[in-house]
Amino acid sequence: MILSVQGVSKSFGGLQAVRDASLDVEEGRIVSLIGPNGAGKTTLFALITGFHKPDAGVVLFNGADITGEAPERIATLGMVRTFQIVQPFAGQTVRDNIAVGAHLHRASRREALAKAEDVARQVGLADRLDQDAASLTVAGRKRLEVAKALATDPKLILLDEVMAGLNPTEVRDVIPIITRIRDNGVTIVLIEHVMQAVMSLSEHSWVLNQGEIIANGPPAEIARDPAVIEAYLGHGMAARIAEGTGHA
Ligand SMILES: Nc1ncnc2c1ncn2[C@@H]1O[C@H](COP(=O)(O)OP(=O)(O)OP(=O)(O)O)[C@@H](O)[C@H]1O
Repeated sequence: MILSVQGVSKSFGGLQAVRDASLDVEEGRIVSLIGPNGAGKTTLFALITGFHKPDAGVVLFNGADITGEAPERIATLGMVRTFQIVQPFAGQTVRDNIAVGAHLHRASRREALAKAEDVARQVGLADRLDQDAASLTVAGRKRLEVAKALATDPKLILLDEVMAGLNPTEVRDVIPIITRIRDNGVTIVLIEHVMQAVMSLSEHSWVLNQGEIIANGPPAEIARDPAVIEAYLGHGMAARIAEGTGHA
C-alpha cells in the first residue's frame, strides 16, 4: 500500500469532523473520496498531508509512519495535496507559480523553470506560461493547482475538487489529463462531487458522511448502496448513474 490511513479521528471543539476513518490505497490507482458538504473530506486530506494533526489514528505513507509530520516533510517524501480555493500569487506568471513547487527538489532556478514548463505541458497550460496567473479562468486556475502539486515530483497526489466550477466540456477535457498523470506513475486520490468524473476515473470510492466512512467499493457498486443514496446521492442521481449518464 502506498497510503494506509488507520483509525484517524479529528475534532474541532465539540464537532467531530472525522471519526475513526480507515482506508488503504494501492500504488498506481485512481481512487476517490465522496460525500455531502461538511462530511469531513477536506479535513481527512488535511490529516493525511500534515495540515492537521489527528487526535487518534495513524497515517502510513509507503509503510513509514508520517502521523503528525509537517506538510513540507510529507511533500518531500512524495505526497502532496491541492486546495479547493485557488489563489495564485498575483503579479506572477503561470511559470513562476508552478516553479514554486519545483523548488522543493531543485535548488537551481533554471532547473525549476524547466520543470515548470514540463509540467505545464502535462496539464495543458504550455501556451499560458508567460501569462499573469491571476488572469486565468477558473478552469485554468484548477489546472495551475494541479501543476503546482505535480512540480514537486509526487508519488501520490490528493486532488481536492479540481472539477468544481467547471462546465461539462471543461470536465471532459480534464479527465484524460488526470488519467495521464496516473499513467506516468503518480497515484491519485480525488475528492469530487462531479459524479461523471468519479464514475469514469476512479476504481474505488470511499463515502464519508458526518465524519464517518459509511461505504466503500467500486463507484458503480456504492451508487446502488441504500445508505449512500440516502446520505449523499439521492434517488435521481443514483438512477442516472445506473443508466450510465451520471451527470450532476
Ligand atoms: N479548522 C476548522 N475549525 C473548525 N471546524 C472545522 C475546521 N475545518 C473543518 N471544520 C468543520 O468540520 C466539518 C467537516 O468539514 P470539511 O471541510 O472537512 O468537509 P468536506 O466534506 O470537505 O465538505 P465540502 O464538500 O463542503 O468541502 C464541517 O462541519 C466543518 O465546518
